Amino acid sequence: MVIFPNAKINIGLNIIERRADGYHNLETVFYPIKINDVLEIIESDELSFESTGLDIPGRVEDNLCVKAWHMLKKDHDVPPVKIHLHKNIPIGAGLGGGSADAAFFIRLMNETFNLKLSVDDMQNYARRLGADCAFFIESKPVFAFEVGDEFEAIKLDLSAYKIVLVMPEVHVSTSEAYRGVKPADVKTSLIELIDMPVANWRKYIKNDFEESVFKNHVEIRGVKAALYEAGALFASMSGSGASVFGIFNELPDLSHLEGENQVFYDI
Ligand SMILES: C[C@](O)(CO)[C@H](O)COP(=O)(O)OP(=O)(O)OC[C@H]1O[C@@H](n2ccc(N)nc2=O)[C@H](O)[C@@H]1O
Ligand SMILES: Nc1ncnc2c1ncn2[C@@H]1O[C@H](COP(=O)(O)OP(=O)(O)OP(=O)(O)O)[C@@H](O)[C@H]1O
Repeated sequence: MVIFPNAKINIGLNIIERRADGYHNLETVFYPIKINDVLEIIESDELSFESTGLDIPGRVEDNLCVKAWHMLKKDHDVPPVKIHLHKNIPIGAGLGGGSADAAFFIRLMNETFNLKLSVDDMQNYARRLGADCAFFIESKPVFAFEVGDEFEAIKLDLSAYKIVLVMPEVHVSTSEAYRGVKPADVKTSLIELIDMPVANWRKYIKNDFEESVFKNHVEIRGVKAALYEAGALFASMSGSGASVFGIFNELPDLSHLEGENQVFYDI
C-alpha cells in the first residue's frame, strides 16, 4: 500500500519556556501543505528500508519509519515489511518531513494490518518519535501548544490564496535553533491572532526562531524580504528554518530566486 506524507508550515511560533526535560513549551499553528513524499510498505520476510529522491542523512536504523516499525512491533504482532520512501520534502527545512513520514507510516501500518488504533492511540505513538510527529496523524490545521504535540482544532482555510515556498541552500539544525532563542511569555495568544485577516498577520504574528537564525544565515532573511517585495500578504520562515513561505493573492514571479533556491509554487 502507498501513502503520500505531506509537509507542514508553521504560521507563527512563540517559544514560551524551557522545560526541565530540555524541550520547550511553545505555541504555533501547523498548516498542511502540498509537498509530498511517497511511502510504500509491502509485507516481507525481513524488515528493509530503501529510499530514492533526496538523500536522507543518517543511518537507516535511525530513519523515523524504521523506528516507528520497531515501536509498533513491541506492542503488536506485525510482520516485517519492505519500506520504500521516495523523498521529496526538503530536509532541514522546518517542514517536518521526517515527522510526516513517521506519522504516515503508523497510519499505513494501522490500515494494512488492521491494528485498530484510534487517532489518539496513533498520536500517542507519534509523540514518542518527535514533537512534530503527532500533528501529521490527522494533518489538519491546528493551534498546537505544550511541546507542539497538544492541539486545538482551528478553522483556517487558505485555499483562496497562493502559498509559495522557497528553500535556500542552507540546512538549519532544530536543536541548534532552539539553543539560539530566549523563551518569553506572550501578550496575546496566537490562537486569537490567527483569526485576523491574513493581511494583518504581518504586524502581529512572528516566528521566534527568525532573529537568531537570520543572524547566522543572512540569505534566509533576504528570501523573506524578497517575498514581501513580490507582494506577499504574509511571509515567514517555517519552524526552525531554513525554508520561507509567502502567502499571496496571486502567484508571484519568483524566477529571480530560482537560481540559488528551490521554489515551490502553489503548495
Ligand atoms: C521547530 C518545530 O518544527 C516547530 O514546529 C518543532 O518544534 C520541531 O519538532 P521535531 O523536529 O519533531 O523535534 P524533535 O525531533 O522532537 O526534537 C529535536 C530537538 O529540538 C528541540 N525541541 C524540539 C521541540 C520542542 N518543543 N522543544 C525543543 O527544545 C530539542 O532540543 C530536541 O532535541
Ligand atoms: N524519513 C526521514 N526523512 C527525513 N529525515 C529523516 C527521516 N528519518 C530520520 N530523519 C533525520 O531527521 C533529520 C531532520 O529531518 P526533517 O526533514 O524532519 O527536518 P526538518 O525539516 O528540520 O523538520 P522539523 O520541522 O521537524 O524541524 C534528518 O537530518 C535525518 O537525519
